[in-house]
Amino acid sequence: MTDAARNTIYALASALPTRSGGAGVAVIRLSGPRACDALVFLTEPGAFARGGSARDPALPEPRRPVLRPFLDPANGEVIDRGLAMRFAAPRSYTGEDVVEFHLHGGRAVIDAALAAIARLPFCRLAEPGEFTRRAFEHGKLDLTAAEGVADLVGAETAAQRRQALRQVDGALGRLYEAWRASLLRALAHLEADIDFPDEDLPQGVAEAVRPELAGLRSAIAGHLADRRGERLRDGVSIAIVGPPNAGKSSLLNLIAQRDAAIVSTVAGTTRDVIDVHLDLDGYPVTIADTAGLRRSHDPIEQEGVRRARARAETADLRLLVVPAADDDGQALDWPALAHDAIAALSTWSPDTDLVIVNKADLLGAADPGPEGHHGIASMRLSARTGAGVPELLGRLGATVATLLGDAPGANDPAPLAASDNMLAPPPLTRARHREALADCLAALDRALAASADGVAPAELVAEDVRLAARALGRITGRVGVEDLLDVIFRDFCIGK
Ligand SMILES: Nc1nc2c(c(=O)[nH]1)N(C=O)[C@@H](CNc1ccc(C(=O)N[C@@H](CCC(=O)O)C(=O)O)cc1)CN2
Ligand SMILES: Nc1nc2c(ncn2[C@@H]2O[C@H](COP(=O)(O)OP(=O)(O)OP(=O)(O)O)[C@@H](O)[C@H]2O)c(=O)[nH]1
Ligand SMILES: [Mg+2]
Repeated sequence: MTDAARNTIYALASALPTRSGGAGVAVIRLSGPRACDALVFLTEPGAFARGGSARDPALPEPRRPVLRPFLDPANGEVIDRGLAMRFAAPRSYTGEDVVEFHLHGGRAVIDAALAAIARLPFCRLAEPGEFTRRAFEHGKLDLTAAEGVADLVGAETAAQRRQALRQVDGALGRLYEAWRASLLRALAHLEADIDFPDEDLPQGVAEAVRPELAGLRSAIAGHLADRRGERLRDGVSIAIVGPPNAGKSSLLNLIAQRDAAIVSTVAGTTRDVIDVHLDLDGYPVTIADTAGLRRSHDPIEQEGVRRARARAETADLRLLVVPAADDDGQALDWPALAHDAIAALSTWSPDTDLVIVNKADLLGAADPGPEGHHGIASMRLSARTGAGVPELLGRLGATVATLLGDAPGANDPAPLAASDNMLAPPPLTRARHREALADCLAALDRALAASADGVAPAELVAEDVRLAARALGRITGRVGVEDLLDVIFRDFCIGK
């Protein structure tokens, strides 16, 4: 679409006010060829009624906020008095003329201001992600950076924020573009061979580009094998499992610091998987409480146990809760309980998973012996008194950091200037990229296989190299992505 034919779009850029009240200030943003006309009509008494086009002298200088009345163009009523600011194309977020109004953040102000803008016939409400989509279309950012913007808005922990900002800054896009450039170089060699087969090019061009293709293949395979970026974006999943009545729900509630799950003396209380989202030392974590594992004739409990097992299997880390003592304070053989439970689970990773010996308070003076039994890592605690829980959280934080590839403490208040993670190449962060990279890898494998025998025509190899490059180009948006854009931007929030 030509720029002049575009609508001028608008939306509330700040959060919607909630029932409990708004924020102090709300930001309404407009972008498009007539954003400056809107600024005049909404701030100059009588300008809209005069019907004339906006006069330039009324415009503030770009990037200098000015205090103005915000008017209803229909009747001239002053809705609020706030700051107006404009960015002149192409030096703006979207690359178009952008106008912002910083108004008071109440529900009535926002409603009236949005209704006033809607009265301007050349303005329409923006779709989710449309500002950022326009920024992409004007070359302000590549698709991975645009997706990074959505991740940055959604980031709930420090580590997620760092990963998203790095992507907004273009680190991931540059990595994929560098890989694509290397494929395009190989392609140029192959095409030279196709176009001028009789000239003095070295024998076996397909052979000659193999090292470059092979190097790229291994870099992409390594990148695909690394799940840390996606894990950080989605949150690390921890499953609490164990026999009924062990205190799993009590432990979850203690960690969540609220009554997320029902606790009772009845064995078999929990049936559904109950997820609690936490910020653990700056890392996003989802902890799931699950039904106690046992045989049952109750079909509902059976389903609960099935769900518990399924979650234990897919979780990044398992906490197996077993009781240290029965209700009378009699010490139980917890290593035997733990071994039985681990044997019954299909997944147990000794490096990350942990046995929690709960109800330590019931043991009184009786000591259950040293921690660490038969090679299973264990910690003793009491979900009733809270004893041992800070130690558990400390240990979990360190394990989660390791799972995400950080050195312990990387999220401490004064982190190292650049953690190891910041120096390493940026990780894969989303399924869309993973799928395209898998396509790229498959095409590279075909190209390598075809060039291996030394007799494959360059055309054949070139076609797969071209497909591999195209797959990478679709990640950054450099080639053929028109069909992707609706899908990518619809997950954004409105106003972004
Ligand atoms: N008030 C307000 N705050 C905001 C935004 C906004 O749109 N409005 N942003 C929106 O997401 C983020 C900031 N992102 C922005 C990115 C680029 C430009 C911009 O004007 N870019 C020009 C000029 C660059 C320069 O002066 O160096 C350009 O790229 O040409 C503005 C905001 C967060 N804070
Ligand atoms: N003394 C003592 N009692 C505890 C402790 N933790 C939990 N309990 C009690 O043990 C009982 C079972 O606790 P829950 O947290 O419901 O146990 P659960 O593992 O979730 O049980 P199911 O959901 O049935 O599998 C409740 O009466 C709790 O109050 C503890 O550390 N010490
Ligand atoms: Mg429970």
